[in-house]
Amino acid sequence: MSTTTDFDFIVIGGGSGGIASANRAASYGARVALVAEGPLGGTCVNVGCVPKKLFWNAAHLATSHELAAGYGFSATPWDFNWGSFKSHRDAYIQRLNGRYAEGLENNRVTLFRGHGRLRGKNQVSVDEKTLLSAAKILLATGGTPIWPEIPGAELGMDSDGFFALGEQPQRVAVVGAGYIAVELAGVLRALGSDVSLVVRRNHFLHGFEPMLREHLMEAMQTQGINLLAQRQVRQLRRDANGLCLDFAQGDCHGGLDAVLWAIGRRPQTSDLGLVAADLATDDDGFLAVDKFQNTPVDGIYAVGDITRAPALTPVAIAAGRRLADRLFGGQSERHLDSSLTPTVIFSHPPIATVGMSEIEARERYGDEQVKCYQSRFVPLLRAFQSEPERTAMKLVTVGHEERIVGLHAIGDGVEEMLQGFAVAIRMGARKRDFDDTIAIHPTSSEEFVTLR
Ligand SMILES: Cc1cc2nc3c(=O)[nH]c(=O)nc-3n(C[C@H](O)[C@H](O)[C@H](O)COP(=O)(O)OP(=O)(O)OC[C@H]3O[C@@H](n4cnc5c(N)ncnc54)[C@H](O)[C@@H]3O)c2cc1C
Repeated sequence: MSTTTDFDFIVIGGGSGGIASANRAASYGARVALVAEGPLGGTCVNVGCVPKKLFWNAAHLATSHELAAGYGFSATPWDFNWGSFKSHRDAYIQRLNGRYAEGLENNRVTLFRGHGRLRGKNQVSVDEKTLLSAAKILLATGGTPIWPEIPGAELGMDSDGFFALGEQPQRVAVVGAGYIAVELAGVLRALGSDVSLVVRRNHFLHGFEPMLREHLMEAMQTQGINLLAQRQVRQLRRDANGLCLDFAQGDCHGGLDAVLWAIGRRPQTSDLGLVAADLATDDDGFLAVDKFQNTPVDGIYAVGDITRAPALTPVAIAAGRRLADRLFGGQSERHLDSSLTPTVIFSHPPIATVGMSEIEARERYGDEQVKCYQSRFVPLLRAFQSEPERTAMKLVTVGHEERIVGLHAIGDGVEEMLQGFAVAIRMGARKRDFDDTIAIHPTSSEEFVTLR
């Protein structure tokens, strides 16, 4: 190994949290090293939010075309060219990779390409060739898709494999019940694939406000997504008709071109040299941190998907920046409060949600304290459809002041509505503050300030 190079701060992982923290620390004058394997930007930029949202945009355009017919446009279907879309998408992502590299260079962060591993509490090796040392080390190595441990699993693909596909699969089964499963199932269906969604229980999106998932389930079934509920996959095999899923329940689902495993993600902590620094993960591979991102070992910190914080890019970024503010910016109490984290699921239709579900609020505050307001309506955009997809909204309030503790919506445009409402709720908005706000008409978001 080469001689040790000394820094103030070493960050392992060039994804959302790691890059944000490295840049912020360097902006305070710290000497920062970033150790990164894989393309810069990590999951979000390369195999997560960005390619997913570009796919969602493509799917949105495809479905808008159906709507346009009602407005008098010609109903000739557009042809979607998967290959051309992919090459535009890949080129865009490459530009983003370049911008991240430029950003690091401009901030004077020293980039080491390779696998980082702890070599004690203050040292990190890069590909076992270079040794770096620093009093402060941040672990931000993110997560990776989980594969089922069943015969034939390798015949399927994970979300990384989905983004690498050169051609559109025509008959696809998506296995999983989380947001990635419903998002990718929705995208594929909107782009014309024949899609089944295989879930172990009766429904998907566990933990979300039930109104949202019930509405989405109805919409997906109307769109022609085949929901195979209460199915546990026992094996995947190939026969003369293509891929075939065998279920523990005894039946099977065959004739498939592709099977997408979207059954969760696990933190990438197994090859980080944690033992060398006296660190250990919990049984699921996560690192424990306190509200300041401190691990139990002094001088070693963790942010993002390797912690149990919500696995979202803005959460990883905010945690990474706040940590740097605290360690190098003189802001000793700076930390992330990830309660009231707003979230959008880019399903078809999209879901926007912040705060507690009605069930959570009733459990926390008791039935007498909780009052909910709901609405379900046809948005004006869909006025000319014979069977229009509806929009649904719900406010969860508590106490005599009716403080808003949850806001949930599903329907056209909600993905862009949520951010401002999340600010208001964070500031302690009450129902009457919403009522006192003049509506913007005609929009769907006005419904939130006119609910009775
Ligand atoms: C399909 C999909 C869609 C998503 N959509 C959204 C969305 O719409 N909105 C949203 O907010 N979030 C979304 N996410 C989640 C989001 O991508 C993650 O929460 C976020 O990227 C986590 O950031 P991170 O910094 O913890 O890790 P990552 O971004 O995963 O970065 C970790 C980096 O560390 C590198 N690395 C790992 N081990 C080492 C090592 N030992 N040495 C050097 N480098 C290493 C990895 O290669 C990777 O580049 C999505 C994720 C997926 C998979």
